[in-house]
Amino acid sequence: METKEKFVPGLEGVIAAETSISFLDVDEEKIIIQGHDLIELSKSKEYAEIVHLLLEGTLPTATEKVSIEGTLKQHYDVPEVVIEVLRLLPKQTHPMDGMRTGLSILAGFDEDIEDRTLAANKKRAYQLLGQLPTITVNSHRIIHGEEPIYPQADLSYSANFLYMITGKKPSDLETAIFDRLLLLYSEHEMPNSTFTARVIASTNSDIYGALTGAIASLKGNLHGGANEAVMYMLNEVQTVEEFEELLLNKLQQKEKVMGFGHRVYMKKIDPRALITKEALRQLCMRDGDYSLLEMCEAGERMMEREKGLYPNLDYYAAPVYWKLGIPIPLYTPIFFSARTAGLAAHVIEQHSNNRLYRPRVNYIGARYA
Ligand SMILES: CC(=O)SCCNC(=O)CCNC(=O)[C@H](O)C(C)(C)COP(=O)(O)OP(=O)(O)OC[C@H]1O[C@@H](n2cnc3c(N)ncnc32)[C@H](O)[C@@H]1OP(=O)(O)O
Ligand SMILES: O=C([O-])CC(=O)C(=O)O
Repeated sequence: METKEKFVPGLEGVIAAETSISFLDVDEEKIIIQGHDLIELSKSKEYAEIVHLLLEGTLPTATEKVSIEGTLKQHYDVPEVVIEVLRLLPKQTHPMDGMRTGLSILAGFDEDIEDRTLAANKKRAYQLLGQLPTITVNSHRIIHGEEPIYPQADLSYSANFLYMITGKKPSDLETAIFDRLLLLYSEHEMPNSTFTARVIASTNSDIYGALTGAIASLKGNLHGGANEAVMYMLNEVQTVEEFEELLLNKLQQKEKVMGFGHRVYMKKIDPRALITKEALRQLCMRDGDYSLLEMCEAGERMMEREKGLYPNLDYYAAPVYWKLGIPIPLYTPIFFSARTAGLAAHVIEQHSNNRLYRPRVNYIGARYA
């Protein structure tokens, strides 16, 4: 007879790692990244500065800030075979799957793939962060029969990313808002995708494999895929009343409403959602059309009243992306591209102080012998 240990479904509250990368301080409503609060940083810093913070452990000086943008741009090119393989994928392929395939191909181009040193891993992290916008955007374009688009190095990292998505040079407001979203998505402690990446890295497997696994994890609608689902839901209706009715119906059918709830924040608002709500307000003001904001706020009030649930980051991020003219199937790939900064930091930390992940089970099946 096996002795049964306590099993926590979904590993809720279980400590899976010791890390100095990040921590959700729910009581203080802070997201601590290498000692700094991400919400505070979002008010004055840019995504590239958070990349430096995550990979180097410090906020960059003015010179380092210029240098990190340069480093990311140096790595914009992707091997042509990635583009060729994307051309071969069926039209219904989701860009997350295109990205997973594209990123996976890069492993074969790494001549020192077995080198797990800090320097080699960091170099790969910068390289991947440089290459991902090209892979992300072209996963969508090429699969849909459009010609690939290539980066414009005279634009900032975020402005170029948005330019490649829309084909238009973005305004300063659009670039600033897109950059803020990348920053907010950059790192978030131990979500399913980060856990996946660390589990893979713990076998001494490489960063390409760890990130490829993380893409698969992030695609699901209980995690990163929720931002696309939120926008499809908003597009089903046109008025506040219709949206309220849609949500009520979902709740009556015991369906999950995408963009609400969070394993760690539980019955509190995700502090990042307050920043994205403000970004939505700015874009509504620009357009002189507040209908999306009004619908989302009505949904927020209803979910609080009916279920005591609050928005997570994906809820307001979706209409912000919509207002920026971003195609819905790119919402989750953009999340992944931004999160690559945090994921790479976790893979590096795992490789630097590794012990293989290998938990046990409580066996509840039959036993005939
Ligand atoms: C950036 C991100 O990745 S954030 C997460 C994005 N995902 C989503 O927005 C998907 C919608 N949300 C959810 O499915 C959940 O809130 C999760 C997956 C995020 C967290 O899940 P868990 O911590 O496992 O909570 P769980 O699913 O057990 O829910 C607890 C209770 O709240 C309810 N609940 C939680 N979220 C929702 C929701 N979005 N809509 C309706 N009910 C919900 C559950 O039905 C359950 O109710 P019950 O106790 O009456 O059965
Ligand atoms: O922390 C989580 O479980 C999911 C999430 O919000 C994120 O990855 O940004």
